[in-house]
Amino acid sequence: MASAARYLALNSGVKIPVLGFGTYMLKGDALKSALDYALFIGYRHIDTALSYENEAAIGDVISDRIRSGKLSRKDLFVTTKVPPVYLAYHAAIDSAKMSQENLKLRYLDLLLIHQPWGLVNKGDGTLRPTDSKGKRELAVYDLTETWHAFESLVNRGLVNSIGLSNFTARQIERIWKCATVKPSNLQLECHVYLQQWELEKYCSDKHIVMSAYAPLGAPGNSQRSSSEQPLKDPVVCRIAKECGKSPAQILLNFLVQRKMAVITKSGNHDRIKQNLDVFDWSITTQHKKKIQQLDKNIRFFGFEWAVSHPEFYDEPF
Ligand SMILES: NC(=O)C1=CN([C@@H]2O[C@H](COP(=O)(O)OP(=O)(O)OC[C@H]3O[C@@H](n4cnc5c(N)ncnc54)[C@H](OP(=O)(O)O)[C@@H]3O)[C@@H](O)[C@H]2O)C=CC1
Ligand SMILES: O=C1CO[C@H](CO)[C@@H](O)[C@@H]1O
Repeated sequence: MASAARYLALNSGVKIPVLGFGTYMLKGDALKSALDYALFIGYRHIDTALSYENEAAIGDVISDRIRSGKLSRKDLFVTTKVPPVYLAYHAAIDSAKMSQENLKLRYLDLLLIHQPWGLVNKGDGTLRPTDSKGKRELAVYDLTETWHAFESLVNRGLVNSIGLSNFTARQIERIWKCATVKPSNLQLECHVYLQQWELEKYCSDKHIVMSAYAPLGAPGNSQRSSSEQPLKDPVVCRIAKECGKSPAQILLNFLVQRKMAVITKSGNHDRIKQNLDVFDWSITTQHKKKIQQLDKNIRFFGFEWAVSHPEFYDEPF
């Protein structure tokens, strides 16, 4: 198998760097140090969300690098997401503008609807509204209206590409039918235990690029819905030994060979560097077949608070 592409073309005409630097759970100085190092060694795609509450720190790192001439804005690709409390038309526009301000960017490269399951907008900036019993307050929004808000941001030049996250094929189809600007990206959980072949087929037919989140199985997240560990899987570890690579590199290589973007997070400089070395070599066809047999429909992000929402995984894929 040939080495893998470092960029993929979006249907918006823009190129997305395949390897994205994930920032969920990274904040403050730890975030700044990790991100600055990642940009230094060549990462060009940053993934964040309004709800990660770290956009301002990311904006500081980006503007320092641009101001000092170490980075050019046009070489950078920044993705952020509109949270479920802001899915009404005007709220979605305001959310994108807030992100833009936090990130100190004149335009966003990619804006995603973070999740299709809405939450009540209390009007006071609360991102995770709860009722008196501590239960998350769900709300249903017309997602085609959210999409039209996203289209207006593209038409005004504030956002280059727009897409979806955690949507099923049926939900994407609903957006696709109403869209004048088509979704160019689907960000979804994807790794060896949740390989997402059906959605991949659907997206590739529509020229929607997929971005895999939790590609290593999100081992650092204490709220994972399963204790399984792709990084410790015996098959993955054996292949790693045979290739002279780490288990993490095998997990990432398997995904980049499938021509999807991959978003992985590390706060550790050695692991940040290690995760970048996944392009110029390849697992073999035999390895790929072995890894395909590991698929077992395990989600690490269960979104338990949303299970009773009518939009919650309205079909198996
Ligand atoms: N759209 C959505 O709903 C979601 C989007 N995301 C995005 O995707 C990104 C990636 O997902 P994430 O949950 O972070 O999961 P990952 O699968 O990337 O796992 C990250 C964890 O793996 C560890 N790690 C990183 N590199 C290595 C390595 N080489 N060897 C061993 N361990 C390693 C990290 O620890 P350490 O930091 O110590 O290196 C960290 O704890 C997020 O940061 C976020 O940007 C995530 C979840 C949902
Ligand atoms: O991006 C994300 C990271 O994890 C969060 C907590 O489950 C999610 O809300 C979100 O989708």
